[in-house]
Amino acid sequence: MALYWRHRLLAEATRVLVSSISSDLVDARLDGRAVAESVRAATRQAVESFTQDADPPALAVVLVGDHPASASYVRGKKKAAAEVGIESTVHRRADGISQHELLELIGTLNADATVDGILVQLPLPDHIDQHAVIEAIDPAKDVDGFHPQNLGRLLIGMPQFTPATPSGIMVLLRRALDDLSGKRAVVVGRSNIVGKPLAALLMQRDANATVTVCHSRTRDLAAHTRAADIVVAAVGQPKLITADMVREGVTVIDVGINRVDDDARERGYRLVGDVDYDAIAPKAHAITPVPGGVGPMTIAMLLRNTLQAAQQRRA
Ligand SMILES: NC(=O)C1=CN([C@@H]2O[C@H](COP(=O)(O)OP(=O)(O)OC[C@H]3O[C@@H](n4cnc5c(N)ncnc54)[C@H](OP(=O)(O)O)[C@@H]3O)[C@@H](O)[C@H]2O)C=CC1
Ligand SMILES: Nc1nc(=O)c2c([nH]1)NC[C@@H]1CN(c3ccc(C(=O)N[C@@H](CCC(=O)O)C(=O)O)cc3)C=[N+]21
Repeated sequence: MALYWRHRLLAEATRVLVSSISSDLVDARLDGRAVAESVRAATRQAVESFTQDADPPALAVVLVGDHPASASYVRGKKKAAAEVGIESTVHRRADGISQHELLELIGTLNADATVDGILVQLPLPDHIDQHAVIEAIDPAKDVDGFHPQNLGRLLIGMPQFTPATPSGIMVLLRRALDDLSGKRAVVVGRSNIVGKPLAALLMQRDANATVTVCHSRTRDLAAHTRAADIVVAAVGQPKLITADMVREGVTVIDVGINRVDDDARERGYRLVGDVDYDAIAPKAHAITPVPGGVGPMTIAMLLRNTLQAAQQRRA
């Protein structure tokens, strides 16, 4: 009898816990738009109280050339910033800007006391050394968290600015799973802006996942993903992850943003991720869609970093 009641109590506690998160986890769909909205709402409130006795946080975005996707991301960031009360200024420069001129612009923004955060939209044109540009940003204004000092701090567990996409992914994972400890996580992709910092966050002591990082030289990718409780795909290849590559109950985070031609759409393309969503959703515990998954979280976390920069610089 006691065992029965213990069981009922546990079931009820689980139900309450799950219902508290079910608004953004309907069936298996992990709704990044909804979670991002709640992160932005909290940021909006914190910005409001910050601006009681200070100027609004100010973000400088540097956009070089006319990469169409970059221009559209920058518009998205600007709009989202305005909605939470963060000021943003876009510094557009022609594709032909020299590395010297770009470094000079960064120097000016570093020295400008009214600028709290600096973001240089990637990718940069081939004639520019991306590492040199990122290293030129004042680490205290590096809201992307891409500066070697900030990535190094993250790796040793003393984060200053955490890159937006990986920290947004951690928020989504914590919504989907109440404990990451001991989970087998496979990260596909090893970029400096997503795969590597995400692997660092997952293996940190406050998460305790067991992490495998896969890339283009990985042999038998499917053998790794099939053994995983968590699969994160950050590659840039539609349907790289198919249903036969994951186990029942898996949690899948799709970072990929790929444009595929679609004449039925006004703009001539649609966005897809790296994951075969429709085939995997029925066997997944949780899975993020594209669009509406990681992308909105990236923007929300960037805004949070910008507020943090303003708070720390002006303290
Ligand atoms: N939603 C969001 O907020 C964001 C989305 N993105 C998107 O995420 C994707 C990845 O971008 P990013 O992190 O910059 O990565 P990169 O484009 O820099 O690198 C891609 C990675 O995928 C690996 N890879 C390529 N082919 C395979 C394969 N067949 N099997 C396994 N691994 C493979 C590469 O391996 P190798 O290192 O060996 O070349 C590399 O590590 C893109 O679609 C991008 O648009 C990126 C940032 C933010
Ligand atoms: N310095 C720098 N910092 C970045 O954070 C950075 C960058 N460079 N270069 C490119 C990548 C990519 N990235 C995205 C951000 C938002 C969406 C996003 O909001 N996506 C929407 C769809 C938007 C649409 O419809 O076009 C979604 O997935 O729902 C996607 C991708 C940030 N990046």
